[in-house]
Amino acid sequence: MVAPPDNDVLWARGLQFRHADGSPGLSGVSLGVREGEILAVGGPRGSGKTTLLRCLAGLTPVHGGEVWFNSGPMHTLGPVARERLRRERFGWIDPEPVLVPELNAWENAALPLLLRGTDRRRAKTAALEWLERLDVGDKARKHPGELVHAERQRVCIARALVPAPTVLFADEPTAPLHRADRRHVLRTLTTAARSHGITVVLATADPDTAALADRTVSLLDGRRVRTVHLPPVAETAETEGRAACSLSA
Ligand SMILES: Nc1ncnc2c1ncn2[C@@H]1O[C@H](COP(=O)(O)OP(=O)(O)OP(=O)(O)O)[C@@H](O)[C@H]1O
Repeated sequence: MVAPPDNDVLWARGLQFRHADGSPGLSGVSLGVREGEILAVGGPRGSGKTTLLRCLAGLTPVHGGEVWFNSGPMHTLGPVARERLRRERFGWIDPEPVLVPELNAWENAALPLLLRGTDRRRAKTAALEWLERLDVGDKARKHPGELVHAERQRVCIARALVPAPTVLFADEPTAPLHRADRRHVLRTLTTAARSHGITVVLATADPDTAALADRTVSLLDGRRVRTVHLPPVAETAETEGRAACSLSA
């Protein structure tokens, strides 16, 4: 095993993953994520973005290859150590909002701090600050059932940011939001990440979302590819879909 470069907070080499039904998920993906970087993982539907994020976050054990976090191997950790690492250092945002229905919005957002034993008053203050920044401060006492879908997703994003994770994994985080809301929420997320030194790995098929990242790596059929942007051409049946194409790296 060769240790990764020092300035990579996450480093993966030759990742292999097969789904339970035998279908290929990742075939030899390698990448490094620098500390404080906002990295977009792009690619069409089904290209393996979610699978890659899950492997990097230690949610899914890889079947081959290596994943390193802060110069320590993650792929050799057992489930308990991986779970502890995830709880203490990583944040995760799903494309669909999942909240605890019995807790109100601020309690949901404060949950990671409360589970760590942070004093309730401090946890509440931190949660309220984030709910405010994400424009749902006035919904702090509402329960998930009283919120619309987009508000629930904002609460999930606040919950992921509240503990200031070292790495935040965001899988299509603005998918449930209207187009007009997406930019604001993404800007809040990326600005917060930059000001708190949080590294972000963001899966997205949306070029507007990827444009807010420092760098994009693209996947196709579970492999890393190089994205080449061709100059715009006149719209004809022949040239349709030529705005960008991907080449195997
Ligand atoms: N549990 C599973 N069992 C079998 N195949 C799966 C499973 N999950 C995903 N796949 C398949 O693996 C491939 C990669 O899926 P993945 O969700 O990682 O891609 P994605 O790029 O995130 O796609 P999307 O944008 O649709 O979320 C797809 O072909 C998908 O159908």
